Amino acid sequence: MADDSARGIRIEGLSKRYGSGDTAVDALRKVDMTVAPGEVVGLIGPSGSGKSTLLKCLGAVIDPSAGRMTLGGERIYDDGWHIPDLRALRRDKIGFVFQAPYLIPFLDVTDNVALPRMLAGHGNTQARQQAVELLTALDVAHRAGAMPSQLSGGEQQRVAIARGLVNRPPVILADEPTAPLDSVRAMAVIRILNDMARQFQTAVIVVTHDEKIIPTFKRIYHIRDGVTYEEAGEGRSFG
Ligand SMILES: Nc1ncnc2c1ncn2[C@@H]1O[C@H](COP(=O)(O)OP(=O)(O)OP(=O)(O)O)[C@@H](O)[C@H]1O
Repeated sequence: MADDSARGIRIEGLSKRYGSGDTAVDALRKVDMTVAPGEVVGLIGPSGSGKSTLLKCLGAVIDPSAGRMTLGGERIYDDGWHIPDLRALRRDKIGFVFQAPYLIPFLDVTDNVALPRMLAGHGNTQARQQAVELLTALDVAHRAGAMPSQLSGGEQQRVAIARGLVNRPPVILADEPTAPLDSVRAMAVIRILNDMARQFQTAVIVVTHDEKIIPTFKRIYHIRDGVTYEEAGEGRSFG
């Protein structure tokens, strides 16, 4: 395996134009980006710079206009989608972690985490068992039988991370995952993402404005007007 980035995330020359003619917006302009398996990178940029557009393209939520994307060793886009089932791609290859945990209020913690596994065709007992293993790794197994409304904000976010990991995706896309948290909880979430990335060899992109966590990234991509450039970060806390 000479080229590790082929198994993580590789984006080459990715462009996205919204609309056409005079009102067209070039939200991404030939973006290049790589994230190795086990690596957590930050994606930082001002409002309107293209962060959400990049995550949505990677997450197969919107169609790019041109370029290439490889996720977990599979070329998924090459001036057009290369795979027939985008829903299966989202379910099996990508874990999403959002600012709001979006837990299902009428399912307990275990079932919230197990649900994506069940939807991927695994039996309920096995899915629940895997959910509990992840909840244990994330130090929230003692809340396995609780309902989401009974959890603290930090616990809810850890459950959401467990849910994002339950199908063992090669890629996690995290959009402002620490925004609602105080600094102790924010650092805990970032530590967990780093630990999980290492343990499961997941490639993680964290979009953030959160000054508290920016120093934790070893590599940071800045984005401005749809153009990215890379900076070596400090990686202080987790280096
Ligand atoms: N559906 C759309 N139609 C047209 N233009 C869009 C659409 N979505 C986003 N844009 C434009 O694309 C550019 C990038 O937007 P994007 O939402 O990716 O930025 P962002 O960095 O995520 O911003 P924020 O931090 O405010 O969420 C902006 O100029 C935005 O106005």
